[in-house]
Amino acid sequence: MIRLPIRSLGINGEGVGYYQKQVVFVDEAIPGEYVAVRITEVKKKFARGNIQRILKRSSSRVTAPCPVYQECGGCQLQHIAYPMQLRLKRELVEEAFSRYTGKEGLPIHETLGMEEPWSYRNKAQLPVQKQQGKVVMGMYSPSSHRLIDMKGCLVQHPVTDRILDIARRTLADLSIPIYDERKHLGSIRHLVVRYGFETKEAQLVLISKENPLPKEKVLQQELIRRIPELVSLVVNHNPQRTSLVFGEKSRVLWGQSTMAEQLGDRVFHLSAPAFFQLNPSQTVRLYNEVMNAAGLTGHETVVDAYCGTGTIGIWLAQKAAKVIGMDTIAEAVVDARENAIANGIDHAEYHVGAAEELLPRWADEGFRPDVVVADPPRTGLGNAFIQALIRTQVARFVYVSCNPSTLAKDCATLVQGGYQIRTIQPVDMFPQTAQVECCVLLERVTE
Ligand SMILES: C[S@@+](CC[C@H](N)C(=O)[O-])C[C@H]1O[C@@H](n2cnc3c(N)ncnc32)[C@H](O)[C@@H]1O
Repeated sequence: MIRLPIRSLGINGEGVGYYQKQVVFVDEAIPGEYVAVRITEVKKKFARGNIQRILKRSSSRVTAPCPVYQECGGCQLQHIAYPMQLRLKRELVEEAFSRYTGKEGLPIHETLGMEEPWSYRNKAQLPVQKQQGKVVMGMYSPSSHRLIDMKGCLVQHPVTDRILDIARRTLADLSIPIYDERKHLGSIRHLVVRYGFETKEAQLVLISKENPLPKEKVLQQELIRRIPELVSLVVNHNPQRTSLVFGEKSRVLWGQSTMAEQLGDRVFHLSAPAFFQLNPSQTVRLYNEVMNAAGLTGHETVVDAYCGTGTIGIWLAQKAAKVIGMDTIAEAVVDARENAIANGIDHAEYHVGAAEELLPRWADEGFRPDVVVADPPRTGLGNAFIQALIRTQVARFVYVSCNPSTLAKDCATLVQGGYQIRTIQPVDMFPQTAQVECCVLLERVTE
């Protein structure tokens, strides 16, 4: 057993301490605490351990309210009071920027948090298994494929929880074959529910190895009868041995292909495979940050790269001369076009394709946008995209990211390419977890 002070938060929510200059990740330890630790794993560059005793306790330590907090792994910070979570998230961002840019004292604002940091998620995507004759649905326990049977989740909206539970019981009542990962047999693999907080509309996606589903008609009728909020019932066919949730093809079983959600006074129609932010009230705050950072006057051409269903571009469109979006998911691009029309916007266009291919190609053809906004997946921007920004000398670049490490790394490349980081605004889209979203404004330095 060793004793050590906890200096900071790790990217997975663990406490980080040092023992004889070696990094030690300690589960559920809080920065500022002094702990006795049992080492469970030693690697070349780091070690892991569990708290045996807390020798100096953080005043921000609280009892995690979720009964499966330790087993589930979905949340990592429920044992830390919310104001401290927000401070630690800002520190995570600061740490990433100082590591990659070598700069201290960057303009990183306080994390924008929620007043009520629970029940905020509008989408649940849960694997289903059969365990001892029971249909079980939940999260995988950390680093395993064992499901923790969940009866509800404190960060999910209660309607989402209820719909999932009804769907699970319906599968059990009708003895629909559940997918067995080891044997690659059975049908239903995942249940995905998305719920509109404002519209009260729900979409249920049954991810299935088999297509059509066993007892498809009766299953459809029962789900419609039991779930009043349902407007869209979709089957996604995923016949592969894969850890990817969605397969390539979706089919509407009943109702519409999309469900709607409203953010502020804009309405968005969402197809099953399309990305949409998980926390609607914080999304409005994030998009308002993007609007401020973009600094539009009504005359600019704006690129909304990695546009999903077109949300950010549509948010900005009222102050832009033109919006051009792109995304790799064809269904999302169709949604984006329809969403622009539904919101009375006729100066937006959307393209299917990879941002790191389209922007460089357009740049070579002479395209010069005034403002580029990018909201890529966790992996960050492709190098070709960054080089196209630098080459075209885009005056303002607004970078939205849910991964401080790739964000800071990409920003460091942009700084070397002639950009200056003006503001970094962390936004808490995922309370109780170690994730943090940021909106960063970079401006081209002109001599
Ligand atoms: C974090 S989401 C952001 C979506 C949207 N901006 C929003 O706020 O809802 C990232 C999006 O990037 C898309 N995507 C992934 N790789 C891409 C690529 N190489 N080029 C363009 N879009 C991509 C995904 O389909 C997804 O819609």
